[in-house]
Amino acid sequence: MKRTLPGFWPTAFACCAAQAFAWTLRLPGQYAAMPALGTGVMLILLLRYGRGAWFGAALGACLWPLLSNVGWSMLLPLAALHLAQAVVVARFLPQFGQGGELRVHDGLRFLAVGPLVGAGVTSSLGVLVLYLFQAAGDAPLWAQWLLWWWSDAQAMLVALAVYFGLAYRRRDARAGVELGLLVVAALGVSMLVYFPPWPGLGDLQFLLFPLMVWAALRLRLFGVGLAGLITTLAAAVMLHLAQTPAVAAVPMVTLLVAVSITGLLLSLSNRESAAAARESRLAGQVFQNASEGILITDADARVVAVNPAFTRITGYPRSEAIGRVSRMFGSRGRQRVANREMLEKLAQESYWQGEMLDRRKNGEAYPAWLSISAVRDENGEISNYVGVFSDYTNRKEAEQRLHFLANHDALTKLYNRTAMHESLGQAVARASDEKRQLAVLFIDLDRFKAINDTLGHDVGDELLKVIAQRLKSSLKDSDLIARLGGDEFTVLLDNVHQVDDVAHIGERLLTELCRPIVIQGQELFVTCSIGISLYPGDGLQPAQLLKNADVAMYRAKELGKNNYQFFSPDMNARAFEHLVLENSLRYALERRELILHFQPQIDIVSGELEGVEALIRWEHPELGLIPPSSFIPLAEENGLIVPIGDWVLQEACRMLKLWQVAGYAIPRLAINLSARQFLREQLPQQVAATLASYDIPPQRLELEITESMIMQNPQRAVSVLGELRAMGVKLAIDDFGTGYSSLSNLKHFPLDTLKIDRSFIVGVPEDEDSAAIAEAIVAMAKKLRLKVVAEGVETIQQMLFMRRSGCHAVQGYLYAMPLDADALLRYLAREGYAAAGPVDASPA
Ligand SMILES: Nc1nc2c(ncn2[C@@H]2O[C@H](COP(=O)(O)O[C@H]3[C@@H](O)[C@H](n4cnc5c(=O)[nH]c(N)nc54)O[C@@H]3COP(=O)(O)O)[C@@H](O)[C@H]2O)c(=O)[nH]1
Repeated sequence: MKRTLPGFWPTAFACCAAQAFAWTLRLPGQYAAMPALGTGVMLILLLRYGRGAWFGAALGACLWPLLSNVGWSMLLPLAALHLAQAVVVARFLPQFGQGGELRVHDGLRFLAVGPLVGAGVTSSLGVLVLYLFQAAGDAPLWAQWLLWWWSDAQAMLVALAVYFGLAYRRRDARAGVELGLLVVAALGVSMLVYFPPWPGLGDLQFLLFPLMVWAALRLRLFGVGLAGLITTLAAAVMLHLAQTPAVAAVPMVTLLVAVSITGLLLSLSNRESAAAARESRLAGQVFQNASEGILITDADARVVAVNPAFTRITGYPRSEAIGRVSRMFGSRGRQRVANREMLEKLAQESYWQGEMLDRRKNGEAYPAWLSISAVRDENGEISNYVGVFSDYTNRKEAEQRLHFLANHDALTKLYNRTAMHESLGQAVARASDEKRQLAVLFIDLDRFKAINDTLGHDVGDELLKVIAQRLKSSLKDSDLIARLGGDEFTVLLDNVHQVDDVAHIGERLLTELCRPIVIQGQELFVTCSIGISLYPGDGLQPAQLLKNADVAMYRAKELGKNNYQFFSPDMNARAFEHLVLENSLRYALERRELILHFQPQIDIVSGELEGVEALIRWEHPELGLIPPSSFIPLAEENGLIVPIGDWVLQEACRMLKLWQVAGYAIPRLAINLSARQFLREQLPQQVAATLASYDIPPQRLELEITESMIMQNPQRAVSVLGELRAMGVKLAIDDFGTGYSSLSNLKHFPLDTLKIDRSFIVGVPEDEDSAAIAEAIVAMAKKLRLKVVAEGVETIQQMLFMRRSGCHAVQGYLYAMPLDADALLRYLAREGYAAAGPVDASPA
């Protein structure tokens, strides 16, 4: 990587200083010199700073011819040669040492590019220039040429060994000590070789080899560079001092080059074998510690090595596995075909991976995920196979588990919507081929929401589980049962012979599901509504069959719940009506199509008017008067209940004010709240503001809520009811007895009135159960100091019974049906409850 240049002048100074120093050591009558320090320094700077060092290198290249006083005509070619050599070698040097392992191969390429070709060409051209300009020294040209060549080659070797060696030098604690020793040894050897202290020691140049071998083996490339630098400088000083002629200097410099090349290649080879040993150690550790089983076979699939994981997975110890033909290649039966394909792929692509059924030593079969690589020899023939495999059992189990979760309902373990759609699609395809009938049953629990809201989701969940169990035990294993979500279940009956059979199944399910269920000590009675569609008559597509069964189920609900209905095309028309109704409801408020009717509540003892209950109606321009049961659930579904509820509150208070002004003494007006309205944050403020705007005392307004609305969020209910009660507004619990909550639950809430649901009044006094329940409710309500109102009183017997029971007030057709505003006033006048003038009730 190129670094940022420290500045032009520092590099120029380094190059020039190196050139000047080397020039002082040149041999007599020679242009070139040992050492070619400038060449080495230029090369290092160019390698490190790239083009940024060209300026300094160019100055250094000019300095040498200048100092040599060769004349201006020669200066340019010689300087150009110096610079070109450094630039070209730096450019074409293989980028070895740049982040990978140094290899002998890289060293050889470097030798070829730098010391051999680079220095060889430059010295040849340089000597040619000297010859042409008749500036060569006295020495033979070949000696000058070789001296120049080897000097530059040696400079490159030393420079590059130091430069690249620095990056890979040893960094352990002992390296510093060994480096110091190497410097001392290099100086010592240089003294002995070039400045022998005692005459007659002979030629000791051979000592350079052990020095370089030690440097290469112990201190790597950097050691080689350092030893080379010291010995080269020592040789240069000696040659200069001794004024050695070029011819005599050549062998000495050649030997130095040979020593440096030896050191370089030895250090690289040593490093390469160390790296190879490390790699093989690592490979051995991977083999031993891998969690996957590994086996190596020869070309005939005979096992030659296995790792411990192989033994762990298969149960075969190494001794029993070695020498056997691997089952991976020699399976019998069905797997043989697969194996043949595997061998073919291995022969073509040298790699295969896939699943395979293997057998452990104890005979147990297990799925294995296996990858096999074919190892080829130098001739391209397969010499070995390496198989890596893992026990796939857990993954298979996890896959199966995942598949189960994706297709089943977590609560009931029945199939889910996705699985039902898929199975229905397959069943339809089969039935179409075999010309058979299918039936889809759409089952929805009646009043499940009330159970969930009043008894909590835990009870609701338990109930769903029991229902799922009952569905399973009432149907055949081949019938597919799914829970689509909430309290919706579907059943797919494959192969239906007669429609009567489906009807019987519908009846059986109704009977089974309505048996009492005991959860957490509470006995629950649940019924369900079932819609049935048949293939092919009611639809050819799965989605259509499900939709039509759903429509039929809604019809069953409309018909009073706890029954089953077969789909018929006119049901779709009804569903369409439903849609039209929903759309026009959106504009009912704007078009002032909503009105209030009022039903009196009478004190059962005194016969006085207690109050009236406001009950909403929709005067539809085409469909006539629509009862709340037909549009309130719709409004609750789509959220329109909120603006509708706001309107009811406003309108009821407006009417109350009008009557008051007109002199009608209506003690109290009750209105029904929806769950959404009740849960709205600003309800108490909204009620207070409305009462204030019509100047109505809060005690004259009663708000009716149901048990399930309270139980949905009891904490919030306590606070909302508390706020309303603090304002003085009266609070009534409506439809009591239908919501699965007990009176003891209600004692925590600030209530004034309890309205017994009409379903308990219908049967009294004849039906003993109804009578007992009604009496018990009145008795307990009185203990809680609640006023009791009986709803839906139609007969005198019912009224008398409720009076005997202690009930306070009654509301029902016996006294009056819900009446529009004018009819109410007429009724009040007729019954003597109030007498006043006419009231203009049209909105302001
Ligand atoms: N959120 C709101 N809900 C409202 C509002 N107005 C009504 N409703 C809800 O609709 C339910 C049905 O109301 P409706 O069809 O008006 O039925 C009421 C009476 O007509 C009926 N009733 C009264 N006496 C008799 C009787 O002797 N026999 C008989 N078969 N039916 C009778 O009972 C209903 C009384 O209502 P409630 O006291 O509230 O239970 C109604 O139950 C409300 O839930 C509204 O403005 N907002």
